[in-house]
Amino acid sequence: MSRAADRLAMIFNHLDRSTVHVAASSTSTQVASYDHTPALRYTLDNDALSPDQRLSYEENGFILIKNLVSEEDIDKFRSAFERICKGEARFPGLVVMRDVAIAKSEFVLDQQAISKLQDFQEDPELFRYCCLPQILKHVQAFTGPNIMAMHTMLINKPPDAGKKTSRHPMHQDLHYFPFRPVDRIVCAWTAMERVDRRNGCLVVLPGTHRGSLKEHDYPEWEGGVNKMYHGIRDYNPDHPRMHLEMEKGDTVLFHPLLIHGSGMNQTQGFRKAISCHYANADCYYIDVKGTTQENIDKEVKEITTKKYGMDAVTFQDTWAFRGRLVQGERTSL
Ligand SMILES: CCCCCCCCCC(=O)SCCNC(=O)CCNC(=O)[C@H](O)C(C)(C)COP(=O)(O)OP(=O)(O)OC[C@H]1O[C@@H](n2cnc3c(N)ncnc32)[C@H](O)[C@@H]1OP(=O)(O)O
Ligand SMILES: Nc1ncnc2c1ncn2[C@@H]1O[C@H](COP(=O)(O)OP(=O)(O)OP(=O)(O)O)[C@@H](O)[C@H]1O
Ligand SMILES: O=C(O)CCC(=O)C(=O)O
Ligand SMILES: [Fe+2]
Ligand SMILES: [Mg+2]
Repeated sequence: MSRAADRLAMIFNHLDRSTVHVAASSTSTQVASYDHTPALRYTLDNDALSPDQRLSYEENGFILIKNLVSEEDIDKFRSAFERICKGEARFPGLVVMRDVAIAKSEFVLDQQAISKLQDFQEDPELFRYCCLPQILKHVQAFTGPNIMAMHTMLINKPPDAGKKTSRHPMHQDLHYFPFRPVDRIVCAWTAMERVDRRNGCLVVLPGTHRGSLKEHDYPEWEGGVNKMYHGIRDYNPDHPRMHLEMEKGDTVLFHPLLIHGSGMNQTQGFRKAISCHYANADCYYIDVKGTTQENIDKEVKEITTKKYGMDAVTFQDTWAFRGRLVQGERTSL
């Protein structure tokens, strides 16, 4: 048995104290060692992950799974994205975003300037990503069996236009989510091609999922910041960082409190990734009044009012609109 499996067995024993005491009462050292073992909090006991994967997520707040999505599927998602870029396909709710350096420039935009699609839940081809059985199998370890796809993105990080606006500031995705409990939410992010430091891979601060939700705001970047790209006001710059270099099809699953961002794209290619945030359908909406999320609540409401003329729509409503059931039963969200 691996070291991880041993520790996991110990944790289960620890959780079931009545059994542990009968078995371990003869040796006080054993009992003492159980008391130093943390309980599993971030993953569910449903065999969706290996013991090593569970422990790794508990400790670091993410796991990387090699080669989870096939080349064939990724090529199909890329074609679906190209159809949208060329204006050959449009879907209700889809937000097509351009990098701020391009959107604010005087030059005529071409289709390639698209930096991000958000909310592709009505595109049957792109949404197939959210329903891939091998992804849902892993997602269940965090959400349980009733699964909602809450937020979908295809990120097409453009070559940096020279102003460093292609960076994504360090943040926690939970800042955008008015639902809880936090540990029943997870993001799946799949590289659509090789991603590394040159084209702006994900950068994570391992273990930060064990902290709290921090205050977020626009970073003070000289070259400008993309709409809604809030960053953490103060984070410890000395915290160890990890650059997640990934191959096409590799997928990272990460906790919504994990501090992460992505660097500048210093290549001439558009760096592509596709992602979905999942939540347990039994999660509930919270009121963010008086919390650090008040600023994003206000900004989202301003956009829905301006873009769709719907000023009665709440931040929570916008999430209920885009959420889609992908497994089990739609209960609360
Ligand atoms: C609910 C939030 C999402 C949840 C995210 C979960 C965690 C993920 C973390 C993130 O990814 S945070 C980023 C989330 N991004 C968004 O939710 C998308 C926000 N973007 C939009 O809603 C639209 O792209 C935007 C309103 C900014 C532009 O809409 P249009 O496509 O109608 O653009 P248009 O060309 O008409 O330009 C309207 C104005 O927006 C400006 N603009 C366009 N792209 C921009 C940009 N990228 N950054 C800043 N401003 C931008 C543009 O210059 C112009 O400014 P002016 O009014 O001053 O002329
Ligand atoms: N000056 C800065 N202020 C705030 N955040 C920053 C700054 N520079 C980089 N970041 C953020 O740090 C993360 C990592 O960026 P990036 O990979 O470019 O770091 P780097 O230290 O420049 O490494 P590299 O040498 O690989 O470019 C990204 O989320 C990026 O937005
Ligand atoms: O650069 C990326 O692909 C990650 C962006 C990100 O973290 C996000 O949109 O929440
Ligand atoms: Fe993020
Ligand atoms: Mg850099």
